Amino acid sequence: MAQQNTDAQQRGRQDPDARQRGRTAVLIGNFDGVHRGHQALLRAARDQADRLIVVTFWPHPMSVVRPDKAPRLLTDLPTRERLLRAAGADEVEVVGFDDDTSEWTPEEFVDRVLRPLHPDLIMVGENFRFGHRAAGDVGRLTDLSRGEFEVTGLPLADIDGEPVSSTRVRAALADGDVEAASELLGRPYCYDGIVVRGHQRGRELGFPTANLPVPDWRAAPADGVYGGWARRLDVPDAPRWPAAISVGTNPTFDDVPETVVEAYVLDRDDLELYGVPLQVEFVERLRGQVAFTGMDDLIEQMHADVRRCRELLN
Ligand SMILES: Cc1cc2nc3c(=O)[nH]c(=O)nc-3n(C[C@H](O)[C@H](O)[C@H](O)COP(=O)(O)O)c2cc1C
Ligand SMILES: Nc1ncnc2c1ncn2[C@@H]1O[C@H](COP(=O)(O)OP(=O)(O)O)[C@@H](O)[C@H]1O
Repeated sequence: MAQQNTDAQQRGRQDPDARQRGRTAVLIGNFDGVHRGHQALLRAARDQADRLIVVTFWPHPMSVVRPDKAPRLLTDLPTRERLLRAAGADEVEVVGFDDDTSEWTPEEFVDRVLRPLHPDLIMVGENFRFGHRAAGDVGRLTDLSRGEFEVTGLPLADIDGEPVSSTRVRAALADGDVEAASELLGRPYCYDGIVVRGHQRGRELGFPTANLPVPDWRAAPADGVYGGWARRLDVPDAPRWPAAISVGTNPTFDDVPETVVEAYVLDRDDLELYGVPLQVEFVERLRGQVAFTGMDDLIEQMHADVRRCRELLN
């Protein structure tokens, strides 16, 4: 205790605003998806500090170090920042990850990123690794603290006996199991983007769809048809519209090379959504994609999908 006071006093001298700010906790990690494990970490840190700073990396370190092994991400950076703040972060520090950053030793990382934040406490998931070739872990971080800040490695929260992880959310999505993904995230699984033009076929079929691209760094649910909701992100308190959502390459046609997420808003044909930021929320998977031989079969199936969506969402 006496040791801690001495350290705190010393830090107070180096950082004159320290007393005013109270106790500062710093959390470090990728926080992809800000799932229930991350949320538990933020809660634990909030319980022990007056101020919580979250340090996160963008782009994902793996996309720089091992691009062939880089995971598809659950959200973009603005969404990650918004979710971190909603989960209790006062500030989000984004470390721009590049070839240069990837060469930093654990010591350089602590000196360049962590010490300038004047932490009293640093919390990480117990499996956290950092610095060049992932040489740093909780033990190394404790050594590097030189007694200036506490270091805690916390176990990640479990659901059904398995730790919650971004990898597990991605696996649930790859199975089309949007309900499991939502359970792990602690909120409905959503996909968002700016509505782009497609092949202008939707209106012809009687089901205009707002198309969201799926860039190669983004995770999306498995190809298939889902029931859910759509909501404009550019309008405050925008209503949630019931929607039938298709994910895939429209296998009935051979002119869609890349996966799209498309939402048909039920019972509306008056929407103008090109260029609009839109969020789709997935509730339940209805079926897989089918390569129909004729348009009529596709249209008949889409009517059936819409009927099921209505039952699901009512
Ligand atoms: C509820 C629903 C179900 C769909 N099911 C299929 C399907 O089984 N097979 C398929 O090729 N396309 C399917 N689609 C995608 C349509 O082919 C696509 O929306 C249509 O071709 C319009 O494309 P466009 O936005 O490029 O104009 C479905 C779309 C919706 C909204
Ligand atoms: N009910 C609706 N659901 C989704 N988009 C709609 C709806 N009504 C009108 N739209 C508008 O029509 C566009 C979709 O029409 P569609 O013929 O499928 O064209 P595209 O091939 O460009 O997606 C959407 O991007 C949106 O602007």
